[in-house]
Amino acid sequence: MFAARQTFNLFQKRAFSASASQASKVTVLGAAGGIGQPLSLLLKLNPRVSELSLYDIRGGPGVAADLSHINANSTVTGYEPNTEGLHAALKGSEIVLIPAGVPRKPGMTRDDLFNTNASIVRDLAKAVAEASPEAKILVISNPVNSTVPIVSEVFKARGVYNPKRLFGVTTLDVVRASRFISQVQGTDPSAEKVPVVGGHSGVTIVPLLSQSGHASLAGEARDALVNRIQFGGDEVVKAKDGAGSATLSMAMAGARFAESLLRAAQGEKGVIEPTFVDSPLYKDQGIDFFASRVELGANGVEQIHSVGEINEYEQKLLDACLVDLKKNIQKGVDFVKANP
Ligand SMILES: NC(=O)C1=CN([C@@H]2O[C@H](COP(=O)(O)OP(=O)(O)OC[C@H]3O[C@@H](n4cnc5c(N)ncnc54)[C@H](O)[C@@H]3O)[C@@H](O)[C@H]2O)C=CC1
Ligand SMILES: O=C([O-])CC(=O)C(=O)O
Repeated sequence: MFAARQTFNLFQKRAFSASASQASKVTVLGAAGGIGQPLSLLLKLNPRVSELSLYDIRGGPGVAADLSHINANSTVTGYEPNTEGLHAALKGSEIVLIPAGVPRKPGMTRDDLFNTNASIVRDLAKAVAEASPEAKILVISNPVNSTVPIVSEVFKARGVYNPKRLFGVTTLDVVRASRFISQVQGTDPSAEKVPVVGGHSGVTIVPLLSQSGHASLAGEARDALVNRIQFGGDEVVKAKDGAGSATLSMAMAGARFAESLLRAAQGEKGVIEPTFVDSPLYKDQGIDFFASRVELGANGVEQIHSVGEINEYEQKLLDACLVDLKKNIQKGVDFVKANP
């Protein structure tokens, strides 16, 4: 009962009048993959989406045909895996979600995916810059700390970069944080709010337990929880044993983020999500992207919240985060410079 209620909370405030008058084309690049399929399913179930556009280098039309039988009003189109198909999929999109690329296998870090995924994301970003430069882009493909700067460099090179419309999806980190803390404290996970800042890999993931309802958590229990939040992705990679990484929980997290953007675009105020964006917070230290709580508006980023008050323990986590994050971001920027 409880789980079912939580799932439908994804699309809680249905704002039928607003969504009925507002057409929202949402495109998924990598739609036939482990994340792409359940993500597309959740988007098909979202009444705010009027047109669902699916692209993959294999299998897009099949997934679209399947989803198109669901009795929801939106149209679903799968596009052929070629340049024309990609551009047609993108044209007129309000939101483009990118879960295209390879996932980890046991023993790999997210950074180990860079060599394969950097060029996939670069090429898709080029197509978005040409076919739908106004779209809000949600980058899921790992390593997010580097793939988001790749998209920004591609857009800058074409003179179409708008930092308000580029998002690295870090929602899964706060989804996990609220679930994991609820397991330790015996609470309702849907009521738990744990800010997670920084980036999306290992020590760049910085949970701020002092700002949760459990600030007094200390010692080994706190250390174990922080470690589990930072390395939650590894748990799934290990359990899947070579068959990939988180897909279903990621689909839920991606659908939640897209829903938040649509709510904000349709006039709702005070919509806040954690996300990895072009951020002023640590630019003085040469770090151009950072995940923190971001208020969303009609044009994308409305207001970037600072990390707020943190304790000494969290400051140490943040210091370690910034060292790695800087390198990860630079790697993405350098890649596009060397391989435009
Ligand atoms: N941001 C986050 O929190 C998370 C990110 N991820 C990342 O998401 C990515 C996808 O993961 P999965 O869906 O499990 O992988 P998958 O291998 O199951 O699916 C990837 C899909 O991308 C497609 N693809 C590859 N190149 C493409 C291109 N040029 N254009 C369009 N489609 C293309 C493939 O055909 C495949 O269907 C991985 O990089 C993974 O690390 C995974 C979980 C969480
Ligand atoms: O761990 C991975 O490789 C996939 C991912 O980003 C996550 O589950 O957070």
